[in-house]
Amino acid sequence: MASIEVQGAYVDFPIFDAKSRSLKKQVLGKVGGKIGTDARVPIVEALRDITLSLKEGDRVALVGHNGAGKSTLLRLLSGIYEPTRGSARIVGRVSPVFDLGIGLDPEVSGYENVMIRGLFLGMSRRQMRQRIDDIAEFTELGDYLELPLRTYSAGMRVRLAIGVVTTIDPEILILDEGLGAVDASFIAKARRRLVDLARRSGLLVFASHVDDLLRELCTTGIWMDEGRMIMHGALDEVLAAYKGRSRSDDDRKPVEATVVGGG
Ligand SMILES: Nc1ncnc2c1ncn2[C@@H]1O[C@H](COP(=O)(O)OP(=O)(O)OP(=O)(O)O)[C@@H](O)[C@H]1O
Repeated sequence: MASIEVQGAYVDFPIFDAKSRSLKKQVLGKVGGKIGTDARVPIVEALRDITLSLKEGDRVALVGHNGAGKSTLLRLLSGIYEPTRGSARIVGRVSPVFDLGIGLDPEVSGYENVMIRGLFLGMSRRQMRQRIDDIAEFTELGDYLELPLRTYSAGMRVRLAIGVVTTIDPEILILDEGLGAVDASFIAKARRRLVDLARRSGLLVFASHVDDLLRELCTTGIWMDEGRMIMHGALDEVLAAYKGRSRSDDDRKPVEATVVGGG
């Protein structure tokens, strides 16, 4: 049974090549994590004190401003980032889907890329061979699948990547929005497959700025702000609270940055 347990987790990014003196004088913008500075190295506190328990069947939407910590949290939940402090325990096979285009090899064919991506997402060669006809039909790429990926347009690459992702059977599916470069009719077609994918995944965490897609795929929500979990509960309540706050945030002026440490 898939599960994720996170206890008091922090993720910090020390920025070794920044000048802490000028950072201290800066103001904090409306978006982004909190920048702390000590005597030597400024630190972006991307996640702060995250405690979270997810189990099989959970379908969780992640919402928040740009830079609120959603992608960092998804990477923590995937086991890609270790917490700087605290703990994260992940039970089950994770299929992380962050940037659809990344990890495709331009020099090998579409078919070969399908196999490689499938293996990366936790499928076996046999499973991928069984799915290849379905992927070919869905992507409508036809003979292009025999050609090297460098001959594809951006939209064709995304079609291929969505085709692969939506055929897998994930225990834990960690999904970051990014349908980007494809045309509207393909998005509508991809959406049905995404909904099916979400339904058959054991546990889903999905970060997106598109409310109706979140409503279609998820039942609960987490609202992130400045690296903290502001709210975790029923999706409708989380979205209503987030939208309410976002509106008043639009009038918010930048505030002075809090400086951690001296020097
Ligand atoms: N590798 C990194 N090095 C330094 N800082 C980082 C790194 N990755 C993320 N951050 C910082 O951590 C904070 C959270 O970033 P994250 O990408 O998790 O936000 P997000 O909520 O996914 O944003 P968006 O909606 O814009 O994708 C931001 O302040 C960002 O600048």
